[in-house]
Amino acid sequence: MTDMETTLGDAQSRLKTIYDDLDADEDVRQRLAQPRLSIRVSIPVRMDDGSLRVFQGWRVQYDDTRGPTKGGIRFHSDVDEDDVTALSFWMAIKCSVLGLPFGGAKGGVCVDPKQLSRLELERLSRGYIRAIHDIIGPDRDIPAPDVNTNPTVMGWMTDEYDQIARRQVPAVITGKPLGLGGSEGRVAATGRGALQVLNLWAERQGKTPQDMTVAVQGFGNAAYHFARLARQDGYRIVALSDSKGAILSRDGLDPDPIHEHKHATRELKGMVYCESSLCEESGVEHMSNEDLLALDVDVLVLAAMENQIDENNVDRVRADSLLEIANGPVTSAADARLEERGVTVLPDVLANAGGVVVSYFEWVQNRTGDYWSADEVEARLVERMDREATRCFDLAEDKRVSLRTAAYRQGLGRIAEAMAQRGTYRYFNGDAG
Ligand SMILES: NC(=O)C1=CN([C@@H]2O[C@H](COP(=O)(O)OP(=O)(O)OC[C@H]3O[C@@H](n4cnc5c(N)ncnc54)[C@H](O)[C@@H]3O)[C@@H](O)[C@H]2O)C=CC1
Ligand SMILES: O=C(O)CCC(=O)C(=O)O
Repeated sequence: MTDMETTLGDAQSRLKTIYDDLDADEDVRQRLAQPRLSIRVSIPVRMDDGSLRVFQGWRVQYDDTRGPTKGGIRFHSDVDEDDVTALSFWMAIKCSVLGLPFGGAKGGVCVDPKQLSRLELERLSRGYIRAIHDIIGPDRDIPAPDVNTNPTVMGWMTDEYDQIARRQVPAVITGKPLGLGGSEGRVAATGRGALQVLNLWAERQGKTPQDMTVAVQGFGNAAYHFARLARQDGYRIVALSDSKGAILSRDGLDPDPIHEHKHATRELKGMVYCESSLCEESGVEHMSNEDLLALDVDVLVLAAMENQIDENNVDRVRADSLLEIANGPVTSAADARLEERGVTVLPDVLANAGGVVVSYFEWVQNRTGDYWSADEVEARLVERMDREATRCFDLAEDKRVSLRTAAYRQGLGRIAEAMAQRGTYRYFNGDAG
């Protein structure tokens, strides 16, 4: 496999011109070419029928120059070390773009959680923390939710860590249930942050939400809250999808009843065929996931998985702009093609950062013992997203570069500055690990 065929290689291929523009030191380029720490663990789980299954998992800490590493944990049957490494690299850039005092990390377990019972899932979640507990901690590496993990899973993981530590350590994991020290606003934060970036961008273009149509790929945590809040702000959500299919209504979809339906049946597809008045009244149609990506809309929101738009389907994209809620949904080759065609991409490392921003707020609240109201969290999130998105948008305009290049310059620039501030001899005797 060549470098460009790995997700990390593809992610890294965007960096060379940005390093050149930043006049980045060779030390920085070398240090950021690979993760500082990467571990693979095996997690034995006693299944309900008495058999034993051993799952593979990873935790990768990409870079910790700006602070303890931070990033979610993904449970997915396609996850591998390359994915987790690329995701940890994007976390390092993202935390820096948002000015958070964190480096980047990510975790993953190769499993289809839908095939496990609730107790099996709890045993797996606890087993993963037992396997990685000595490399995580509030000042070291702080996990959080990602695809197929949620506050319930974070609650089990926090409890397992506390039991090993023999004390309560709420700041070790964010995205916890409120009762265990979770923050108000974390569940909706990724969607809310993405909407804030879209609103700011639309305002700068002189556009109003009421005139804009939106198609959303994905209907998980991030996508649902984005779609719900965007509809409240006046955007018309014309299409939504999950891994099994997509639905379309030119008159606009209401994400709330659709979310309830998905919760009850585990898929969107049934919405098309169901007998309920909602389907008849709203004229919901079925379409393929590929066709959703080719809809002629103002904004195509990518909120599912990485590598969704590549060289094979990029020329089918007809949206005026793309909002990346997923991490890495557009490959570097497709990105270059979109730029050539003048399609604006609101990049992942800025657009999906609302989640980690509120995770940072949760960590601060856990460490100070001072808990904030939902309104206070929301106001701080909006203020942070506006401030850092405005910097990126201004930089893109000044330097006449894409928003992705501007965001990377902002993120990498801050990491490079912190590396220089740590001194030349940090690596003289090797990294202390
Ligand atoms: N949850 C969070 O706080 C954050 C999540 N993200 C990213 O957002 C994306 C979604 O994450 P979550 O909403 O948390 O996950 P989730 O597990 O709640 O939902 C994932 C959704 O994607 C759908 N999906 C998977 N493959 C698909 C396909 N090919 N076409 C259409 N839909 C597909 C699934 O059916 C599900 O609805 C991921 O890339 C994640 O890394 C980014 C920042 C923070
Ligand atoms: O909330 C966090 O710490 C990390 C969320 C995450 O995994 C992401 O932004 O991709």
